[in-house]
Amino acid sequence: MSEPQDKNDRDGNEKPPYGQYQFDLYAQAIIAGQKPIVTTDPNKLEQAAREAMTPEAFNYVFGGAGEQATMHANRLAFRQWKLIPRMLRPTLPRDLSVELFGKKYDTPLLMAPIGVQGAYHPDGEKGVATACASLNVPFIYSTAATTPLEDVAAAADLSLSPTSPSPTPPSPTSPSPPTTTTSAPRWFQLYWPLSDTLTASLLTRARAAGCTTLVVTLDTFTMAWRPLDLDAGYLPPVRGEGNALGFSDPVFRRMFAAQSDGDTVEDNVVAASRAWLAEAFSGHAHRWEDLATLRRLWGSGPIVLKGVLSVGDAEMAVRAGVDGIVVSNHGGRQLDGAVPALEMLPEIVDAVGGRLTVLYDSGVRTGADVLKALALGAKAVLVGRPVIYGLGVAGSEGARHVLAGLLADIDQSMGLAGVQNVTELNRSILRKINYGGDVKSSL
Ligand SMILES: Cc1cc2nc3c(=O)[nH]c(=O)nc-3n(C[C@H](O)[C@H](O)[C@H](O)COP(=O)(O)O)c2cc1C
Ligand SMILES: O=C(O)C(=O)c1ccccc1
Repeated sequence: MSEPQDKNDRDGNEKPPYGQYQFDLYAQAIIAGQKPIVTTDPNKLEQAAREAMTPEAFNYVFGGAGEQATMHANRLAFRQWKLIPRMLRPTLPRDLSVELFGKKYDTPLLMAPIGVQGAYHPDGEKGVATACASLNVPFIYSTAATTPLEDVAAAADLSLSPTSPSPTPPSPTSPSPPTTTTSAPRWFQLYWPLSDTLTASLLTRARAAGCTTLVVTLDTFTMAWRPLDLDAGYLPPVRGEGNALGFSDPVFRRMFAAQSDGDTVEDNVVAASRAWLAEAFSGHAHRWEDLATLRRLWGSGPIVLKGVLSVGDAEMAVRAGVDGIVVSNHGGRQLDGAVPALEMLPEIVDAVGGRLTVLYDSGVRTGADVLKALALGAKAVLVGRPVIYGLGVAGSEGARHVLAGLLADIDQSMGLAGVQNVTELNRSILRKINYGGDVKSSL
């Protein structure tokens, strides 16, 4: 017999019943005979997406760099850590909330910035952002999106609006119905252009669209050697896919017109794509001292550096005065042979965790994975591919199902581990065991 779940958290706020989702799925099966819209098995999700998506799109999402050694190592690194559950302790009401940069979030989960979402399903970024909004999970908008930022933000906010949009345009004499005041949580991920003027324009738009935190991705100033995409001849931004932010940007449009005899972006998408790639993926890394420019352009809001894998760079991040880092190897899509991100997490947390906020991504697939990363000191965790697989299989609803399932799994796993609040997760619940072998044999 379980104790009744308190509807409110410690601060008296109504708490979303994340763990309820699994019982909803059982109830749906009994009452309506309905199976989940997308598999709940993380190991079957990939196959379901493979069957639903075009081969090019699936391989683009699924693939890693090189021989995918780092991508697989990310999973092995999670398998090496095991949880030590505690019994007969209070675990309800569960509180998944975390505080990041002075702001409270309902859960420790964020949607990783993923480019080109319109290539995986027509619901694209609007579909994923709406799914995130319904669960109060921050959506991190990628610089490589297929939909302009302002449209994604409006769709997410509208989905939260208590009043549905009026089917007829408001008459000029009657006041228009109140527009929504609710804003879905969102962050902005920057692929950092060479031009400061262009960067300033993107950041101004991000702030105006309600993005509270700037995530600067450091590990992808050029694309890695990715055999699956090379063999298929498929790199979306080269074909004009995933350039919507740049193509809708007034500064980029002026720059392009000036260098192409007045052509607009629409007149010559191939040349415009080349010009955009030359700005955002030029092959030239910026330098640590350039972060002062970003600070000036972004203002006082939080700045997070994504793609940090060493204690040395984490120390540099502290010195540069940024607010956070994401320990990440880009899901094994950039430097193949790079260390699994989880392997580096504890020592990075030990070195800088008291001075900036350490977040984590790469290889997170289950609730247990999230617990492990949090116990190793991450304050929150980004998830990437699984949500995109959900999107590919069943659009926005599929993405929502994957996120809701992961949140339920986090919630239930915390309870089973004997933990009530995220703040209780620490290394005392972990044991590192090296079984050797590959991902499949160490299942
Ligand atoms: C298809 C795809 C596109 C991505 N696009 C971006 C991007 O535009 N910006 C970015 O910072 N990271 C991007 N990433 C990396 C993710 O933000 C994240 O680091 C990674 O997916 C985490 O690993 P996981 O997929 O194993 O969860 C992309 C990843 C994938 C799979
Ligand atoms: O594929 C990626 O990992 C990525 O970050 C990206 C970069 C540019 C366009 C689309 C995705």
